[in-house]
This record gives sequence, structure tokens and C-alpha cells, in this order.
Amino acid sequence: MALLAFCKTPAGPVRVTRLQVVLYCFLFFLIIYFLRGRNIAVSIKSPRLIVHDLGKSKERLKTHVSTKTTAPPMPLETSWGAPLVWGDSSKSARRRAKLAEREIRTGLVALVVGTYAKFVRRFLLSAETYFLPDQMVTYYILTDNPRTLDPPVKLGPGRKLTVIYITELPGWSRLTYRRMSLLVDTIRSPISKEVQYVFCADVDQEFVAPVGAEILGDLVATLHPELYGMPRNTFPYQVEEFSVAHVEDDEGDYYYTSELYGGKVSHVYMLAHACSLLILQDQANGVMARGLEESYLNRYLINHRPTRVLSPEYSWWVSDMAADVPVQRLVSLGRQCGALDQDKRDKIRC
Ligand SMILES: CC(=O)N[C@H]1[C@@H](OP(=O)(O)OP(=O)(O)OC[C@H]2O[C@@H](n3ccc(=O)[nH]c3=O)[C@H](O)[C@@H]2O)O[C@H](CO)[C@H](O)[C@@H]1O
Ligand SMILES: [Mn+2]
Repeated sequence: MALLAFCKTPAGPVRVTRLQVVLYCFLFFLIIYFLRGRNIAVSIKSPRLIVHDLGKSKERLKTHVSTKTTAPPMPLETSWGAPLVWGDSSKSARRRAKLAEREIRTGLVALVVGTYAKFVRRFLLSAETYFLPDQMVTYYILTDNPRTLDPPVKLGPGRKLTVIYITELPGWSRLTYRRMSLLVDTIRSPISKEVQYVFCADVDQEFVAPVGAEILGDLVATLHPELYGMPRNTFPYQVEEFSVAHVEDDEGDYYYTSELYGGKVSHVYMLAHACSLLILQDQANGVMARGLEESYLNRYLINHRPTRVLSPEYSWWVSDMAADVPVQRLVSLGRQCGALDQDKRDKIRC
């Protein structure tokens, strides 16, 4: 009855029959049914909200919500023709086989200041097992406390460790101004005289599966696991113009992580040199980009597209937002532990 009353037309000169009232009601419920059906259809997948970019631009976060309905594809090439590397692809296997015949020496640089000393052994031991196995590798550990590596880690044949003493104060916010400059200095001497390729990695990482010669290229960058397969408008580029890392709306292909990048020594030198200048420029103006060092790296890589792009297999961490990858190869303990409670931290030893 209540329904019938709801459907009743207002009293007036127009006479409405009982049949018309029933028809109107039927039409009304039909419309409601279709509208509800559409709502259900769009809310099956919950939106992946990007909360990565340091909480500095809440406005941007609110607008950049997107749905991800299927696993991202695994393309083997970027839009500009650079290889996109998945370790188990036949292309990667061919490249490993080809480079195995050459005498290549590669450097792996990591900064170890203050409390990050607790990560260095695990980093080096895992690299001994998985980083360019059977190749010649020199580790360059830049540290404020060389005794951290006493007694030294036992290395395999063809592997070397160079410990470089630096006078730096700990803290990410401070070191973010310094890391690129330190890399420039270290490439000038001794890296450029000793190796052909160099990779720069965060020390709070662990190699958990092979990272072979498939990664070697002129300028190599790694896709950020939380942003791989996401639309361009979710990338936490520096959108505000106060910083020289500023990115225009129509720029940028991918968002790269600062956890691992590298390439031929001359290319990495140019990258580090350009980024350190951008950082100095912002520092002189008393500003810092929203993604810190990662913003400057992304700015540079827009102007100088990498010649080889590593899939998120090579920079991964446990996160609701991380893309699915066939094999996790290099895992960031720092980034994944930041998001976990103490219980889970203990379980995965971070
Ligand atoms: C872009 C991004 O998401 N940045 C965050 C993420 O950065 P990151 O994971 O990029 O920062 P991080 O703390 O791992 O620092 C980068 C690297 O600098 C070296 N290092 C850093 C600090 C220090 O006191 N001693 C030292 O040696 C070390 O090699 C480390 O791996 O996580 C950090 C905390 O872990 C901060 O929340 C950063 O804002
Ligand atoms: Mn890190």
C-alpha cells in the first residue's frame, strides 16, 4: 500500500487509471534496477590508491585513483625500442650467453652510513650468490665506518671489494643531497679506471634470484614496482614548478625507482653529474623535490631515455600496490619493512 501511495500522481485535472499507476510503478522500478546494476558493475575492483609520494600532495593523491582489473602485460620492448628486461625470457638468455664470452667487469656501488651498516653483509652475501654470477664484479662500499666490513666478507673468484671512507652524517634527508655527488666523485676515481659498467643500489636490499648479464646496457633504469602498469597520471612526478625536477603533464613514459640504476660508466657519470647539479640548484633555492632523489632521476630519464629498462623483477618489495612479477630478484627490505608491523618485520628479518 505504501508503495502504491508513493506511486500515486498528484491530484489534478488529469485522470489516471489504476492500470496507468501500475505501469508507472513498473517503469520506475525497472529504471532503479538498471541504475543499481551499473553501480555494482563498476565497483567490483577496489581502486588502487597511490599513497607512495611522501604525502606531500594530498590533492594529487585524491584525484589519482584508478582501477586495475587485469595483471599488467610483460612487454619485451618500450615504445622507443629499448629492451624491457624479464630475466627468464629467451631474449635475456640469449644476451647472457652472448656476454658470457666477453671479459666484462662491473661495479656495484652502495652507500653505507650510520645504522645502514646492519644491511651491508646481507647485501654483499646475496650479491655474491646472485649478482652477475660467474662474472667479474667489484663492490664499492662508501661508508663512514670501514670497520663495518671487518672481518671482510668472503668473495668468489673474480670478485673484489673496495671500501671507500666518506665523511657523511647519517639520515636519508641529508644523504639525498649528497648521494649523486658522491657517485660522481667515486666514478671519477677509482670506478672509471677499473670497470666498464657500474650499478648503483640501495644497500637495504637483498638479491633473492639471479640478476645476470641481461641487465647490462648503456643507460639502465628499473621500473618502480608499485607504479608499473599504472596510468601515467598516477606517477608521483614532481608536478609543482618550484623544483628543477618539475615534469610537465605531457612528459614521461614510466616511473623509475632509485633502488637500482646503472649502465656504462660514462653514461652513469653523466646521469649522476646532471642529477647532482639539479639537486644543488634546488638546495641553493632551499627546496627539495617531492620524491627526493628519485624525482631528479626521473627528470633526467625523461630527457635521456634509458637504452635498457629493467622490469620490476629487479626492484620489488612486499606491498599491496606492487605489481605481480614472475620472479622477484632484488627486494628492498627498507621499503617493505617501513609498511609492516613489528611481528611481520621479525618474520622477514628486517
Ligand atoms: C622515494 C621514497 O620512497 N623515499 C623513501 C624511501 O627511500 P629509499 O628506500 O630510497 O631510502 P633509503 O632509506 O633506503 O636510503 C637510500 C640509501 O641511502 C643509504 N643510506 C640512507 C640513509 C642513511 O642513514 N644511511 C645510508 O647509508 C643506503 O644505501 C640506503 O639504502 O624510504 C626512506 C626510509 O627508509 C624514506 O622514507 C624515503 O623518503
Ligand atoms: Mn632503500
